[in-house]
Amino acid sequence: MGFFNFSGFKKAPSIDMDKLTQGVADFFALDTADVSGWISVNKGDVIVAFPFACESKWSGLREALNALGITADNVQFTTEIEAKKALKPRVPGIKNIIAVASGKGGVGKSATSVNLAYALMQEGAKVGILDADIYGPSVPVMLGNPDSHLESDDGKHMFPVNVEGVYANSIGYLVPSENATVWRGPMASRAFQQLLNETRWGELDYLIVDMPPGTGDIQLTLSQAMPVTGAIVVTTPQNLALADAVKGIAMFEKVDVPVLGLIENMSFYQCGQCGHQEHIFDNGGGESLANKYDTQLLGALPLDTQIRQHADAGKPLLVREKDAAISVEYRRIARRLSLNLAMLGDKDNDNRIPIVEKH
Ligand SMILES: Nc1ncnc2c1ncn2[C@@H]1O[C@H](COP(=O)(O)OP(=O)(O)OP(=O)(O)O)[C@@H](O)[C@H]1O
Repeated sequence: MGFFNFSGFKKAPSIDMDKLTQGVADFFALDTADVSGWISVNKGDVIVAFPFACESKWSGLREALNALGITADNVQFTTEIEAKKALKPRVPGIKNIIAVASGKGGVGKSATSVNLAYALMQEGAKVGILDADIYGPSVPVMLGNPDSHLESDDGKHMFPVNVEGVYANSIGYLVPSENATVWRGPMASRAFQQLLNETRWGELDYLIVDMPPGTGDIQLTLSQAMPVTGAIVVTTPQNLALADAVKGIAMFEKVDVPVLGLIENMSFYQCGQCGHQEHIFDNGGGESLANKYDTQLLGALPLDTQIRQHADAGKPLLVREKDAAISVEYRRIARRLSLNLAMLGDKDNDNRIPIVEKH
């Protein structure tokens, strides 16, 4: 026995770090250079800190690593989402603001925003949703609490509502919707700023902002009024909707907000009986639009009764039907979105959207 007793110290990890890095990179179809910064050793523990929300993939990754001979039981996985660059100072506590926009009304932007918020949460992120659709707030209905009122501890700040783990605020909780519909642009914009800045959001990885439909002055003003880190455009496959989605992409480009991707909603009809998929409007419009404008089609969601029923009944689909195929698809879209955001560089000219996830 020597002078020191080392028995209280952990042994250095017997893990081949190069192999681990390669294994993680391969699993997510990324380069080793992309993932090497995620891996560290702390007091004998090997830690992989994912900068994007992907918790549902962790068990599959462990298996893949085990198959490579890496005893992944000795590797800890955590989620550490970084705050990305925005053109305005960050709202304290909120790491990233993601604006969800659409060129046209009624394409399912609010339903998509709500479902993505839960999908990101289920993948391990802390998530809030802000209903910026001042003129037609639908988030309270979709969360099943249209009659809720907000609490305040000082008569100035508001506590968001917490529905099954997602924090939310909406003008719908503050004034009857008929009052807001007559507001002019500046008033709507002031109300929005108040909802954003005077809500006690706590610590959030992502705040999803459900924008008002369209690409006019009010949408432009709101985009500039908040420190957005990235945007998503929701569209349906009809030509007219796609043409309006282009305006959405152009709007964000104008205000220097990176577009993280497109989502094609009501993309096809899937027969509840036989599973046959029918592309009622055209097929492939979202994909070719994404290619043309150098962004990514994050996913295509069907026209589906489950989506409508849960949204309209205020029962979050992803919580109530966690394992349904459609919930799995929302989580896949959420991981892509989150990865795209994590891969944004800090500089304007360093925005690389990665290729498609393999799993
Ligand atoms: N994929 C879908 N399948 C079936 N119904 C859907 C789907 N997406 C949305 N819906 C339904 O379509 C209606 C409109 O959706 P939603 O309110 O999300 O649209 P929106 O684009 O936010 O509209 P607006 O911007 O005009 O407020 C809702 O009843 C919603 O439940």
